[in-house]
Amino acid sequence: MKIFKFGGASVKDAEGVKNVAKIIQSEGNSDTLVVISAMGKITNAFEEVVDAYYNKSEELALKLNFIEEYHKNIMNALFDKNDAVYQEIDILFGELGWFLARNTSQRYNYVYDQIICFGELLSTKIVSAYITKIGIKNTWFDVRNYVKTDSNYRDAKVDWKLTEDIITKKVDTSQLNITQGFLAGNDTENTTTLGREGSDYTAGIFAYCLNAESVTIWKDVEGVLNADPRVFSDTTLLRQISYEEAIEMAFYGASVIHPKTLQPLQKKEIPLLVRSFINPKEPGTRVSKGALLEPYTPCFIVKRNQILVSISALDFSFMVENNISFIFQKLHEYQLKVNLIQNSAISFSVCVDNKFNKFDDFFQDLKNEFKMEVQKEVDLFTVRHFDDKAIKTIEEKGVSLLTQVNKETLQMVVKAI
Ligand SMILES: Nc1ncnc2c1ncn2[C@@H]1O[C@H](COP(=O)(O)OP(=O)(O)O)[C@@H](O)[C@H]1O
Ligand SMILES: N[C@@H](CC(=O)OP(=O)(O)O)C(=O)O
Repeated sequence: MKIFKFGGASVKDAEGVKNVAKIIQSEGNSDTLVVISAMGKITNAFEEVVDAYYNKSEELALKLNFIEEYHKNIMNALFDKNDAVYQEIDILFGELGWFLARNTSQRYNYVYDQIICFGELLSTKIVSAYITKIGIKNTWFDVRNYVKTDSNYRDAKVDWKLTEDIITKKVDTSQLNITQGFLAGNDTENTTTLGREGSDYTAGIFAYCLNAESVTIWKDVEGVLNADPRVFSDTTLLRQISYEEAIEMAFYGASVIHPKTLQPLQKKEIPLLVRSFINPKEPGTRVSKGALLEPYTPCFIVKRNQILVSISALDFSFMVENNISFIFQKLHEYQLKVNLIQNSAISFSVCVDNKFNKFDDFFQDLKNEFKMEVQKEVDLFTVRHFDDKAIKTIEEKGVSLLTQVNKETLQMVVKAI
């Protein structure tokens, strides 16, 4: 069986849904499990709903209305007015309204997951109904009853044993199955999520549990490029990448594949194909056992909006194990993701991602014990397989604040000018 994953970009409008249906029709109308994300940027729109709800903002109704209109516009272009799908979508909006009215929990991450899940539920219902409408039999299922996790809302950890048991028992691998990416369920039947952009990981989970022959991630680009085309004008398509190389790239932040996706596939040597939904005839990129990188070329990865903080002791003492471990404990406590570390005798520098907006609290907590120099809004560039020309390309992006080099990888923190 094959696993397909279609992200938000592929189903951002009615034409997108039709195109996805066409690909499924020609490439995978049986023996296939299709994982789909929320339409377009709807997860971002739901994040605004979560914030408005949590902060009791008057804009909540407006934000909900935008989401409803967005989906209804797509549906109006795909279905007749009396299609049963309208009722199914109304039921979902009803469930969301019910949650918003009845919820009493103040736990942000819990509330977030119970709301954010509607993006994927809506998109899969619409795609499944459209595929049915054009005559392709398919089974829609609620992934929250299949992928089981702990209760670490927004970044839940998969219970592999239970998930594998359920998936192997319940999925009919001879059929076309449609389900949601990114969502999961815990043992109290609440929704959990696997972390932003986690639908690729969902595809990896199903592939692992079902011993799939391959996973295909359908993208709006030709495949995995050696750099983000939104940042670099001159990019090269990578035809083949080894699992190890792809894991390294994803780890450093190449947003094209979710970092957790690759390890389960590597374990079972299931190839991952990254192909274009715009040019589905093209082979794209193959991630598998084999050549490290083909063609062999420098690969650029950029992480925007980072914070570089250089920390030293107020009494000029050396930065050694005891204070470094203390700082790490604090970084962990404030959920600051460390993307680069560099230390000297008297200072310790880290480049962090302030994903959960807790940097200022971290700063307040440490400022009485350490001297801290902070540079906000910096970019972290990573170049795998760098050469002189690649270094020059990065240097042209701004002022270099810190550089770190090891055998295959160069990292540079840059302040744009
Ligand atoms: N190394 C890379 N190779 C290909 N695309 C990349 C790379 N880095 C960043 N991207 C960007 O990722 C985008 C696709 O991601 P995204 O819009 O999140 O897709 P989806 O909704 O399908 O998950 C591409 O349009 C491209 O601009
Ligand atoms: N919709 C979720 C999950 C996801 O993976 O989306 P996409 O495949 O569009 O990146 C998100 O935006 O985080």
